[in-house]
Amino acid sequence: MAAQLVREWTSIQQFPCATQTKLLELVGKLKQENVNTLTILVMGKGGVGKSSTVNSIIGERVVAVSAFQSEGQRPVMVSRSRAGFTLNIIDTPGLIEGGYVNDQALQIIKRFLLNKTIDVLLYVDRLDAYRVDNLDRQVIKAITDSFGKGIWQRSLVVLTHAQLSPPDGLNYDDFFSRRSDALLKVIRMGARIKKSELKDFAIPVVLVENSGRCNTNDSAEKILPNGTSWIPSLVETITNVASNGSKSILVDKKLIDGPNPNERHKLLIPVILALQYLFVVKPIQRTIKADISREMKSLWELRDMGLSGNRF
Ligand SMILES: Nc1nc2c(ncn2[C@@H]2O[C@H](COP(=O)(O)OP(=O)(O)OP(=O)(O)O)[C@@H](O)[C@H]2O)c(=O)[nH]1
Repeated sequence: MAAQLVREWTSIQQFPCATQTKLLELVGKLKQENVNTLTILVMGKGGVGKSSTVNSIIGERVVAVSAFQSEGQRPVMVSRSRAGFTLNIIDTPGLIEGGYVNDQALQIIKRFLLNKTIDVLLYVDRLDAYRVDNLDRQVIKAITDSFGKGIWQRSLVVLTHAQLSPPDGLNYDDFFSRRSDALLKVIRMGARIKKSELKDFAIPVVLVENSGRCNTNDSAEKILPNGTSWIPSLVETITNVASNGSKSILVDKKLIDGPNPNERHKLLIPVILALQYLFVVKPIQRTIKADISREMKSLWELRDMGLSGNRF
């Protein structure tokens, strides 16, 4: 594999001082926990703001952004280092084409990720979408089938276009919680997360406004409608997910070529059935056969065999 070009993260200086300070604090916290590299995978449907979010985090236009859904795009990894810490962000093409999950795009993404370890998944969608549908579920299922259900323990949902005015005079917070609840529900369905597992799969939802017209505070930081400066808030949530104790996902050959990681245990089913046949079904059959042959013997035969007890 060709060595990845890691550049110094100089564009961090493009952020206002307050944002820079918070980002460097977060990097310092990770390093204290012995996390010196963080690899973030960015996935979602087309045109939802994946590339724009990558550019916002890095602080420069490192990947192309298009108002129209781009075709035939390949994954791109951007690496930046700062004070002995390396941040890798992998931008991926949209997963939907012609109303279906684009399996070919998914295969290309998987091969690109070979031998890489995913520390955090950013699942990106738009805040200003008004419903979820089967397509969302298909995308979630495709991600789960590719990397295993465990990837959702390392994920956060990122909702772009956060500077929206909710329709019909709806309150912003109500609109946000409805949208995030609907998406989280679809993720739980697509990833087959059971009710009993909800505690282990607490997926945070973070708001993002990538537009150049994003409001700013007195320190020139980009803010959400509630005044939160969103870049440090997004990076803080990423670091929380990275340190939540669950396992990062190593994309090895087995994961790429092997069976669906969620169905790996299903391979044991024939073995379990064979063992059941040998150690449960067979002995029962033997007992039944012995019983039958005993019943078919006449009483005098049983008496001669000493099996009739004292009753005869
Ligand atoms: N207003 C606003 N526009 C955004 C935001 N994020 C992205 N956009 C715009 O949405 C369009 C698509 O953005 P991209 O970042 O290219 O989306 P993508 O998900 O990477 O798209 P594909 O690579 O085609 O899958 C562009 O015109 C962006 O300028 C946001 O938070 N607010």
